[in-house]
Amino acid sequence: MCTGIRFSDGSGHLYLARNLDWTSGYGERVVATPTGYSPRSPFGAVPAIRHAVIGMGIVEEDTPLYFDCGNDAGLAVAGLNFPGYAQYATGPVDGATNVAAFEFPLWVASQFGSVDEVEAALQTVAIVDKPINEKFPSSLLHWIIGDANRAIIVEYTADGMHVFDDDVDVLANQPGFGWHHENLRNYLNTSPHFPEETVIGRASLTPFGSGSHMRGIPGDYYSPSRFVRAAYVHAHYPTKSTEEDNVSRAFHTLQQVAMVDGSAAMGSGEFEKTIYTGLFSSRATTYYWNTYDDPAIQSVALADLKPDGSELVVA
Ligand SMILES: C[C@H](CCC(=O)NCCS(=O)(=O)O)[C@H]1CC[C@H]2[C@@H]3[C@H](O)C[C@@H]4C[C@H](O)CC[C@]4(C)[C@H]3C[C@H](O)[C@]12C
Repeated sequence: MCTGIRFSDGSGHLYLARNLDWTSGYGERVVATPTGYSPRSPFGAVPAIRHAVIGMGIVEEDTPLYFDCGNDAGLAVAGLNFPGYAQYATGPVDGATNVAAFEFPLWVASQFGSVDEVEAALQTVAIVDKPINEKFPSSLLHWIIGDANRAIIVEYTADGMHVFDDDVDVLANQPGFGWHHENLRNYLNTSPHFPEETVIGRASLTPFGSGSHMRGIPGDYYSPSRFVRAAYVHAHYPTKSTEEDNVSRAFHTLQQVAMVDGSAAMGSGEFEKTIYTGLFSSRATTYYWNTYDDPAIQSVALADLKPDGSELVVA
């Protein structure tokens, strides 16, 4: 499972963070795509790099395959599993901007500077099942895309492109965003408030402590539960002004939906865990991350990875 969140510091900066939950990693590293790099885009959707990009991914065929990434204009994107729902075009569609599924995050972050720009461009996009090679078939994903002002969700299914305004700034896995959003109506009773003394019969009762009105927020790792829990924690987190406080916010919020080894098996019988938590900050144009085995937060700034060079840089 995976969970993603977007927020701002209230001064025009974006923070977009995600947990990558899986049984094991893919050898992912922080990868920078500089403006002088020549992309190999199967249908020409990424003709050149307009915005330098930094994020987590692997490099295959000299091509960055990003799991999540952000750019020098303050726009970021993350892909989360969406099997059973995602269905890409089987080949290029006439008249459309054909984006191969593997290059979707690169297309977003290298071509656009805001969510409004991406949303407008998506109207003519077909996402195509065109793998980079036989070793890596197309992943079935949906995506959260954010800037300092808002987030959208992109889902490409049997009936084509769906773009949702994500007014809760959260994404999890299956089912679709519309279902998750509607499901939040089941939790309108929850709040951070401390209840008044309550009389039941002749008893005047007070809570054991804080958290009384949070009861009902699901604690398990199931995708609908993580969506609700992330939305609750995220919505009530106070706006923070400094970079340090916002980095702390991202990692603390995603810790609430992080998966611990041994508790939730996949169909294969292997257990899922949070392989890494990654955060893009537009304030510092920096990528922060930690891993299951090393919870210390590491970081690397795009400025330190030759953003105007011509070669991909693996940090
Ligand atoms: C497994 C990852 C998603 C994690 C997640 O959402 N898990 C949910 C589990 S569950 O279903 O809900 O049980 C996804 C996110 C990004 C994906 C990677 C990126 O799309 C980049 C390339 C794309 C290639 O086509 C396949 C390899 C790959 C390297 C992908 C491997 C894998 O599918 C990743 C790493």
